[in-house]
Amino acid sequence: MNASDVIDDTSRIPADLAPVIAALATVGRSLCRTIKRGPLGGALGAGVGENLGGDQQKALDVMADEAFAAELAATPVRYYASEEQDDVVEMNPDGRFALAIDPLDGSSNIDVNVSIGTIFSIFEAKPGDPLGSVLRPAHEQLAGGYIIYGPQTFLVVTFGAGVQSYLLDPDSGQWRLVEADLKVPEFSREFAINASNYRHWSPAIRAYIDDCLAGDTGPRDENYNMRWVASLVAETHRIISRGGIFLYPADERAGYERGRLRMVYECAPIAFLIEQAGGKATDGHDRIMAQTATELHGRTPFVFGSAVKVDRVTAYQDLPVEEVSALFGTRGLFRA
Ligand SMILES: O=P(O)(O)OC[C@H]1O[C@](O)(COP(=O)(O)O)[C@@H](O)[C@@H]1O
Ligand SMILES: [Mg+2]
Ligand SMILES: [Mg+2]
Repeated sequence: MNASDVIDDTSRIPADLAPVIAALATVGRSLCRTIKRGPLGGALGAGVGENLGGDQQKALDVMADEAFAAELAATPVRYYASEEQDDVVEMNPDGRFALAIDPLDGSSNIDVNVSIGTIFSIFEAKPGDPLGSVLRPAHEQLAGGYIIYGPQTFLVVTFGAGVQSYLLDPDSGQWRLVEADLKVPEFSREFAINASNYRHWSPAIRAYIDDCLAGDTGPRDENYNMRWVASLVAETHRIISRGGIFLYPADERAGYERGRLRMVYECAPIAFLIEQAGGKATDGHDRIMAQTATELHGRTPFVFGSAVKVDRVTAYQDLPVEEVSALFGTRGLFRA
């Protein structure tokens, strides 16, 4: 399969990566069909087991993983690292690349007809070192991207020179370039966080959200809107389209000491995209792109979106604890 068989304009795709992107685009197109058929194609959201990360696997998680693995085996991908596999799998021994993937992101939304996605990250393979090929600084990624299966199906990708988006044309089955240089809008009054975890957050995260919730009666002096889709791809697509901020911080629940999201196949590729689109992505304080995963399924707190907003979260983390623990009315900094 050539990239030009599935994508109308391949001019921004590096030639050596084109077969890998073509494979992702081909499987994405067929998953789009499967998802659209929903229960007509079987119980896609049925529980079928548990992955090493401790998450329940749904039928579609496993189906997507198998479909990507099968198609990528015929490309120059040497190492395949998936959320759904315990270890990195060796594919093509002559391949140049290592690919990390969350085959199906937002699985809790499969049965409720809400947007879900696929997230991927590509590195140069280190021959003979499957794990070392993906446990490396996030800034060494060659490509990072996602496919969103929503009312429209998009492939959004960066190769380190801006962000391109391709829309799957339902009539022709071709992916068509619609944006050659996507940018995160700077201004927005939206934040995304799972507010049910409020009582488990650190004082700094609570203070940041308290100040958003206080709206024009608080130090920010303007009203905010909140969104939480529980699909990282959907939150990313909204933020790339109209700005805002996403937070999945560490919290005090057992197992959430480093938040929920996985560094290798969720946060690193989204951070790469967001930075290439002019936004910022941190662990709440430090740039994700400067960090190195230490475990295949390891987690990291994750904050990304419009640059000024992400910087503001970092500033809250730097405040003395007495300052963030005080009610906003008695807090000195950030008062309007
Ligand atoms: O249910 P929570 O705690 O709000 O978590 C939602 C997050 O979990 C995820 O669904 C995790 O992804 P998976 O579905 O790939 O496990 C993210 O897409 C989303 O941001
Ligand atoms: Mg995920
Ligand atoms: Mg997943």
